[in-house]
Amino acid sequence: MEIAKEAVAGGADWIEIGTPLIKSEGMNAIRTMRKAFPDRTILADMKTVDTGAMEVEMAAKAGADVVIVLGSADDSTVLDALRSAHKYGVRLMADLISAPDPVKRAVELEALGVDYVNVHVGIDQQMVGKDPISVLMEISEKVSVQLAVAGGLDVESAAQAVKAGARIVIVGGNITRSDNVTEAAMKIRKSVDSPDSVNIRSRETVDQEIREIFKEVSTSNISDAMHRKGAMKGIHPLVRGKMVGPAITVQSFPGDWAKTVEAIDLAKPGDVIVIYNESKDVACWGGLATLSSLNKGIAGVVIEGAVRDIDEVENLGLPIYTSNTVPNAGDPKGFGEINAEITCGGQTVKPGDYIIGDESGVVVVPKERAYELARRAKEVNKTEKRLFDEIRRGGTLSEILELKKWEKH
Ligand SMILES: O=C([C@H](O)CO)[C@H](O)[C@H](O)COP(=O)(O)O
Repeated sequence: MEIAKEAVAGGADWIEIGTPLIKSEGMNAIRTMRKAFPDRTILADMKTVDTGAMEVEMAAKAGADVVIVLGSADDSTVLDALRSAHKYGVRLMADLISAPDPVKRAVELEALGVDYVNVHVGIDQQMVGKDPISVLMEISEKVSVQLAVAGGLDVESAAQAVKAGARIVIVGGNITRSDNVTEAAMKIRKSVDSPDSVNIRSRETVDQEIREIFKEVSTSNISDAMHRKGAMKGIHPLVRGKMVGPAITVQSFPGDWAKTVEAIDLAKPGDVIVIYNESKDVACWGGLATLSSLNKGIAGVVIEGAVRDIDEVENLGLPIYTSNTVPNAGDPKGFGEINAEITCGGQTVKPGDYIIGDESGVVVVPKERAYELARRAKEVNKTEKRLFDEIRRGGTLSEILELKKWEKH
């Protein structure tokens, strides 16, 4: 309710009651919003896939103005939903989320008579890099039904969507999870009203985007995004500083520091050297290796094993995370492997996996899922910022999360 009020203050014309809210609170979510916002258009995202007439009737009677049916539902469901919509004086929007051929289906849905077609890329799809704009462009050339668009839209993509022919721009997370909802809504409003004034930046490479996001979020956000996995055990910051980069791995043996130091020469700028060395009592890393790493532009070092020359490495400032410190070193004998799969801090680390370190510790993100987990961590980060803001205004975490209500039964 608070978020809706703030979004309306920022210029939102419609309020979408999202599917998760409907699943949580049922038709009461619609009734409550209707009562609080009598002059706004209420969109009920029912995502109906069967019993079209019944679900439209429920939403209409609760106070919705527009009801969403799944575009990929059977024609019989769409048609009966339409009959019900006409009977109860509401409009029907068909949502193309996950439609196998969205362009073809949009044409069919227009012929069936829906009031709007929503070109929608779902939240999980966004996390793996999909966005709705290119499909929207294709569809807007083929149909004249009013088009809505949804799927991770921000100031830039909202402007692109309007230019591509969208009449309704549905924005979720970039408003609702902002720490200043009113301001976020105002910015979207401005971009929708004057899309030509928005500067569209060229996209970074995927690798740049991953690094940027991991720099913004915390290891705690990432671990949450990984369903509480990925954190190294027993590895703590020795020289503090945010560390982000792909791993170059080293498997080494007690008292042997040859491979740990040779890895510096193989590493590329921005890499993180991750070392497993069995010994807590003989150091495999020290001041000279740290200075060499700085010369190579290495982003940081993680060591299950021991580090020495602590005064020196602290002054050098390269982020180092380790399990132990000890004064004595061994000899460079040359046993071990560089860039093999290793275990460090109880986590499997493969070359190229993303390694992120901060004050809470170190997490390992498998390279195959780096983009997705970066995006999911950013969503976690947005939610936390919003919660932070709500707690700052008064109240406690358990009140705001309604912990008692959501405890497992
Ligand atoms: O419909 C939505 C989603 O499927 C969950 O129900 C969202 O409201 C819609 O995607 C807009 O949200 P963002 O993608 O976060 O902008």
